[in-house]
Amino acid sequence: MGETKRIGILTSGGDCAGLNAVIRAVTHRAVATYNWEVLGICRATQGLMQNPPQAINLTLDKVDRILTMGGTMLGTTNKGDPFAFPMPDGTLCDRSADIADGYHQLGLDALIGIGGDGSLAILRKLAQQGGMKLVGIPKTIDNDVAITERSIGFDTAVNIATEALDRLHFTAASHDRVMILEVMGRDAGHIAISAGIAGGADVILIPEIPYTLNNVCHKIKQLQEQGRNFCLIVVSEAVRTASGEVLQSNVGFGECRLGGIGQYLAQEICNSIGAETRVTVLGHTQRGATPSPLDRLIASAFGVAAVDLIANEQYDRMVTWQYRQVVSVPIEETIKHYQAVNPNGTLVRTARGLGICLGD
Ligand SMILES: Nc1ncnc2c1ncn2[C@@H]1O[C@H](COP(=O)(O)OP(=O)(O)OP(=O)(O)O)[C@@H](O)[C@H]1O
Ligand SMILES: O=P(O)(O)OC[C@H]1O[C@](O)(CO)[C@@H](O)[C@@H]1O
Ligand SMILES: [Mg+2]
Repeated sequence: MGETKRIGILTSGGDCAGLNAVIRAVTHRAVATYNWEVLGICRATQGLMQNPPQAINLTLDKVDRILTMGGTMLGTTNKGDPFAFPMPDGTLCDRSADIADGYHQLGLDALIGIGGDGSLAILRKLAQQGGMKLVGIPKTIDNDVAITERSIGFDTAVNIATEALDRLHFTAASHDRVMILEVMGRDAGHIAISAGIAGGADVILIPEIPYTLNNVCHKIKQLQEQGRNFCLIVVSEAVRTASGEVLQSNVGFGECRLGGIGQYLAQEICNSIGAETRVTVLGHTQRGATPSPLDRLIASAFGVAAVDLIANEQYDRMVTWQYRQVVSVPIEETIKHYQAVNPNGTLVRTARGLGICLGD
């Protein structure tokens, strides 16, 4: 066994199911196998920014009952780029040096950063600049982190969206309605295409495939002609309006909240063919849940592998799921690309093969 280490762990970006499972796995591997100390950093990089830095000592008993818990026991944030951090007086300030100070003040030998595309990009920049030894673990319901086939939280989100479709199916059929389900996913349509296929949707609209309202209305009418009295539509939050607009509310500091495309489509469909239409916006129910068995598994495998990378002094790498195993890749490689849905990939071809309308 190598020398004793003190490692930090933080969760960053939007929360998702499985974060506590990965905190548990990291703590278990580090404490029980290597006899290291684990500090859980509070509220992502914001905990390192404080003086003194905000962290809690993670012991086996502290993580014993958290495997099935949603959210993150450490807290997280998806706001406030540390290189342009919003200050109370309305100005933006570079707080990156404070974060490196926090890391060194805590006496950390390495840091495990659990985050999505945004967090991993920022953590890497911080690590390079501040002399921090970083290992990344991908998590995000959006599944938009490149190179890894799986990210913690995605499977649970797909389960929730699929269950919503299963429920909407019956009420739609009872009322002869068009039901629109608006799901999250940022600029990628992974949740929509996966849940749409699994939940038997008739129309799936994703940002990667431009659609026309005409095609959507044609599909609804075609179903009616075939004797189907209802239609299930899944739309991803970043899908554009007919005039090319992404619907969002601007809440300041460059932060934009996506939402509204479901309502927009409902109005347009009603105006165009008079179909009675209702909208369900799933929102944060996709994030706040008991993790699925698959997410618990991925989280556990990633947690153990991340600690082993540190034991082998392999830094600046992210654990990934590839071809049924966990391997690691340079973080630099994963943040170079955005992992959108492949418009010619298996899921899109599957949807087309099932007669699902993708709007094009
Ligand atoms: N390109 C970037 N460079 C540096 N920082 C970024 C960048 N993009 C986003 N950030 C910062 O990273 C943090 C999280 O970003 P984002 O909302 O994309 O979450 P994420 O880590 O991708 O997780 P998720 O998408 O699942 O919420 C925010 O604090 C944001 O300011
Ligand atoms: O929690 P917030 O700030 O509303 O963020 C919502 C966004 O975060 C995600 O849930 C994860 O990135 C996106 O799918 C969604 O657009
Ligand atoms: Mg992201």
